Amino acid sequence: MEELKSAIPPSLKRLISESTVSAIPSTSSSLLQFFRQLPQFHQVVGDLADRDRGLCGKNKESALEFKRSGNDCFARADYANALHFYSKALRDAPSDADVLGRNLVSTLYLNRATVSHRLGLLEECLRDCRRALVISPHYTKAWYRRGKANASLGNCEDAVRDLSVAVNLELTMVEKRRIESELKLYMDRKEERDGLLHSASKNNINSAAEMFHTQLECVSTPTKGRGMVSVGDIPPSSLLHIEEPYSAVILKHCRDTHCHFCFIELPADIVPCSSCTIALYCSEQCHVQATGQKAGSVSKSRHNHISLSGDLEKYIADITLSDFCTEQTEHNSEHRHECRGVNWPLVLPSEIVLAGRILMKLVKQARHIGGSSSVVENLDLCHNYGDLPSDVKLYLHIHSIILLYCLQKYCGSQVQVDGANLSQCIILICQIKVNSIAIVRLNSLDAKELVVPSTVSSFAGNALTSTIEQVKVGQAIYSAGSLFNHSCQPNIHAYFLSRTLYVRSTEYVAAGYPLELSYGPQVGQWDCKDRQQLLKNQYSFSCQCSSCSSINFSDLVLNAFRCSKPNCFGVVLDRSLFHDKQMVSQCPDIHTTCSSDPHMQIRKLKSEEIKRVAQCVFEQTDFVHDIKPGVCLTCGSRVNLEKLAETLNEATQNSKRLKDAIVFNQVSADTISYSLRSLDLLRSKLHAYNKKIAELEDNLAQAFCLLGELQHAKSHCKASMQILEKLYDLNHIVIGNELVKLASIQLSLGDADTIDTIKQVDTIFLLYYGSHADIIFPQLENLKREAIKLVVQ
Ligand SMILES: C[S@@+](CC[C@H](N)C(=O)[O-])C[C@H]1O[C@@H](n2cnc3c(N)ncnc32)[C@H](O)[C@@H]1O
Repeated sequence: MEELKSAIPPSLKRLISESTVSAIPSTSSSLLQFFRQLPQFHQVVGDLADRDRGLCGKNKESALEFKRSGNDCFARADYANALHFYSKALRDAPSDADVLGRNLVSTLYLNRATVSHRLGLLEECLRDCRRALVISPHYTKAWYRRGKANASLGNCEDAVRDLSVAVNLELTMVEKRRIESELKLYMDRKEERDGLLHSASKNNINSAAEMFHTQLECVSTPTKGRGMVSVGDIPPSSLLHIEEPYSAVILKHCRDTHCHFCFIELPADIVPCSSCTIALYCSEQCHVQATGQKAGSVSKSRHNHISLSGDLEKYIADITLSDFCTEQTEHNSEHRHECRGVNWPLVLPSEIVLAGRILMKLVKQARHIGGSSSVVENLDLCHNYGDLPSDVKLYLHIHSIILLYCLQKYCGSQVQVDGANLSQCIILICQIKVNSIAIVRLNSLDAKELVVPSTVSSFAGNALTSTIEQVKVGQAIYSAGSLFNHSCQPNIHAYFLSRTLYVRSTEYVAAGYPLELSYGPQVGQWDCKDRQQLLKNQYSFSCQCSSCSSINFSDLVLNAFRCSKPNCFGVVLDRSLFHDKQMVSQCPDIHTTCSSDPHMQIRKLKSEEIKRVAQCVFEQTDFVHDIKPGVCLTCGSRVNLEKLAETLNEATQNSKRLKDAIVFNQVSADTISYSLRSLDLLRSKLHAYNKKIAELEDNLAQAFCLLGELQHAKSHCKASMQILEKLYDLNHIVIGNELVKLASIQLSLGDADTIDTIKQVDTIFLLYYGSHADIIFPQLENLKREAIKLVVQ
């Protein structure tokens, strides 16, 4: 791609970098013309779109190689690696080929089922047995393995029937007798138990019933384009919006870990795409929805020489012939055009692959791009082509030409590569850049390992703090969801159950007040300047939210220093807070706004904080003119910022070292002692609510946990929280996540305060996730259960 870019003549590059929206058809046509006569371009497109050069196609030889590796691992009882290799073999094995090819796939499913059984993954084992049987309904070993897994699960009735089929199909006498004796054992044990398998349902909660009934309206705003407001007043934690994506794509770093359709974490028994080696799914349902095809083809062949009772024939048919996805009515098939063994879906950036998915959806609807409807009008989303930097405009031109070429290879004349269509494609990618939403999952580490020690002294230092991290797994366009604007102090929260977007209010919102979520940066996390920078870099707009238009407490202290004068607790800014000095004079008069503007009342707590800061910071100076880096805002003393940075350099390095030591589990007494010294230094030089102190306190808490010194861990965790509570609202989700850590430490200590901490966690999670809190964060239940045990003891 870089080679293509450097081949473009400077005059054409200039034309593209200076182009406005109306010029795109002409600039893209010129670039297309230039590329058409450029051999490197045809080389690039060939590498990306020709099937014979693709690396993503099925490959029987490599499947057999992985199968051999799996067998070797199995023989050595290395089951984890055996599972890994059989899954890799399944990814590579051609599934729709001849009988031999199908047999290879069913054998691999059975081998993986056997490994899963050894690993105690019984549901996974059952699912893989069934996959093998769908392909080869008279596969004796698969019936036998299924019977054993059902027996382990206590599904005696099914176990008896599976083994009965196996006995009947088995041809060798020795094996027949062995299975018969096992069958007899299960028949003796047989009780009438519920033999139904429970399959993990992802979205079975009735969210529609929980929807808060108010109408959301899209209105025009003075500074942010269109935006969403509510027609009525909204209480906190109301579920306001549910939406399926218009189109979605998995992010590259999650390709091997999350389902490419519903984005949940992949189970051990992944279902690979039947046509390429890239896409992986958590189930047949997701495979069908993404590709419109079934994962395994059903073989109609029968062993005619074996006669089975009518009962068993029916049982075989029930298990092997029923459709995996009868409940699905509509298939998105958004991966179908990609899984042709070609390279481009693997190589091009996720946003370009997403653009391809949207274009193909529209091709299906309009029969061809540029047909009855325009992509741009169809999506009705804003874009900012005119404001983009020149290198981004060039990127858009090059990638659009390549994408349309790749799509044309798949669907022929339905996709024309010309100036008009390129223009639509460029605007579509701009719309994706501005409007796509990251699908995020909460990953909770280790909470399930929590144990309450019977006595504190017997505790051997194996406590783990339960930490929650957010992982971006996908990128999606939600048509209505994209109309929510950003605020650095949002009043709504977006989250996902599989690929469905949910939006919930996190505070009381008065009728007509903007409903705004955070695109990433928030007050308390970064100061105004950093938030503005990030939004500019990622979304190309200057944030006009209320928190960026006036002073707030967090922005003042987050990166601030302590005043060097004894007994002065004033704030010393490390740099100018605002891009624009005007903002300072726009600082609202707290007294009047609070009482007269009902919308400000919802931020009463924050306003109170601001008032206090304003009082203590500004009472002795004319603050509008004196907010300068290096000057104490209370007494006006000067601090040498460069010297201070030098002094703190060592402490910052130690803080980083501690973080690395935690990641690599190499915390030693030395690392801790350097970090404690650094903490003292930071506390003596930085403002008491500087974020760096909170971070070091938090890392020290984790480090002490790893060493099993839980009392220290608890006090550092609390110290970190005390700062974060000043920087964020008390009910902010960041505080909820910190409280989870504290609760897990308290629990490990057998501390009675755990219950109170968990109640606080519960309140915050309920506010942000409502009835979905337990689904989003299942470990919460675990924490509650353990805490209750503690009280009962
Ligand atoms: C996802 S769209 C939101 C809907 C958009 N306002 C519209 O008219 O379609 C994001 C765009 O809205 C505008 N926007 C959203 N939040 C903003 C904010 N806090 N300040 C300024 N502009 C904002 C920016 O133009 C941004 O690129």
